[in-house]
Amino acid sequence: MRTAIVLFNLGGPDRPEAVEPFLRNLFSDPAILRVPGFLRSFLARTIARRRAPIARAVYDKLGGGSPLLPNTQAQARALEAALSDRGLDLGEVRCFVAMRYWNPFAEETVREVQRFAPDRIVMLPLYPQFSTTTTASSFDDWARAAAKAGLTVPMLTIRDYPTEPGFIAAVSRLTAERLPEARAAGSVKILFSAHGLPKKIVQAGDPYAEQVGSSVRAIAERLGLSLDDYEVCFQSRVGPLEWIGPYTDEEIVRAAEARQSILLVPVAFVSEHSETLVELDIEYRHLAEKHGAPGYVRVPTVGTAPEFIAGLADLVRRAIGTERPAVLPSR
Ligand SMILES: C=CC1=C(C)c2cc3[nH]c(cc4nc(cc5[nH]c(cc1n2)c(C)c5CCC(=O)O)C(CCC(=O)O)=C4C)c(C)c3C=C
Ligand SMILES: [Fe+2]
Ligand SMILES: [Fe+2]
Repeated sequence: MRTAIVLFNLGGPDRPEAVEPFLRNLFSDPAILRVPGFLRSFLARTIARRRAPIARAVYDKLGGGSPLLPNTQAQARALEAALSDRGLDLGEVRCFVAMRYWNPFAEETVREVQRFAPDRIVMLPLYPQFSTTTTASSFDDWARAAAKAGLTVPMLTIRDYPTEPGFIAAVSRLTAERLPEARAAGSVKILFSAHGLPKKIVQAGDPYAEQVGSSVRAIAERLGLSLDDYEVCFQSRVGPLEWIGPYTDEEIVRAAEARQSILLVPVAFVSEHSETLVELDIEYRHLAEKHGAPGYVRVPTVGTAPEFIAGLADLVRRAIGTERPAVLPSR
């Protein structure tokens, strides 16, 4: 039995010249830019051209490109190791990566998966919280590429896992580890920050914001936090639409002006990239300092944290129905 696990993520430009075409791909996605097709391709070009210099300046701070792919590949290798470690008879397991807006695109990964010739495929989004703009868009993209290439192997999907115990344990531990450093600077406000979404996408029924709330409640419960210890907020808004709030930058200013030390916890990103390494670590730190925050500590994303990877392995085993009961039956 051979199992292919496909890890889905957004993708990021790998060099400065890739920034504009990457943005064009992103804004050409009907899940992102919800306007009729003929308008979308025109708008995508225009918005991408306009945003490219801003985005290039961001990626310049990371050496010209996004570290998202190498970080996702590290998660793929860690998950392969975790699944082969368990002594379970899963047969041969291999993890692949498919990105939505930059290399490796679904089309290329479908060909790689075909060469592996699996008996089944497990689709695993690296988005704990489901959104039509991320998970659904990636699944649709994969289905299109698979149909085009004639890949007909059974596909099992993991749709979301906002309160998966390994994910929650990993974020909670990383948060607890950084808490003393934030506390040393004063009384602490914990800001759980997720990538935002335009309000109208949430109003159309996207469950992402609600699932972000579930993740945060599970982490807060595990850490024994009370309601005034923390806030859920949303970062990275782009474009002229109204996005869901509260906005992370406004919450940072509020806490800073109240002279609270800020502990910033990413809850929707599971690896490091421009939104954490530049937006959170450079731009928002600067904002916090400018408004007088006595401390600003950013919790790392879960990456290859063992609890998180073990949680992903559990999700995979459950999807293929080979999980062992936690307690063996007594007879
Ligand atoms: C939970 C994750 C994400 C959601 C939801 C999401 C929605 C969303 N994003 C944009 C526009 C942009 N996103 C950009 C970068 C980016 N977005 C995510 C994740 C989610 N996006 C990640 C992980 C990254 C980083 C990629 C990397 O650096 O490797 C960008 C490009 C950077 C920039 O110009 O700021 C844009 C643009 C929209 C419009 C949207 C929902 C409609
Ligand atoms: Fe985004
Ligand atoms: Fe951003």
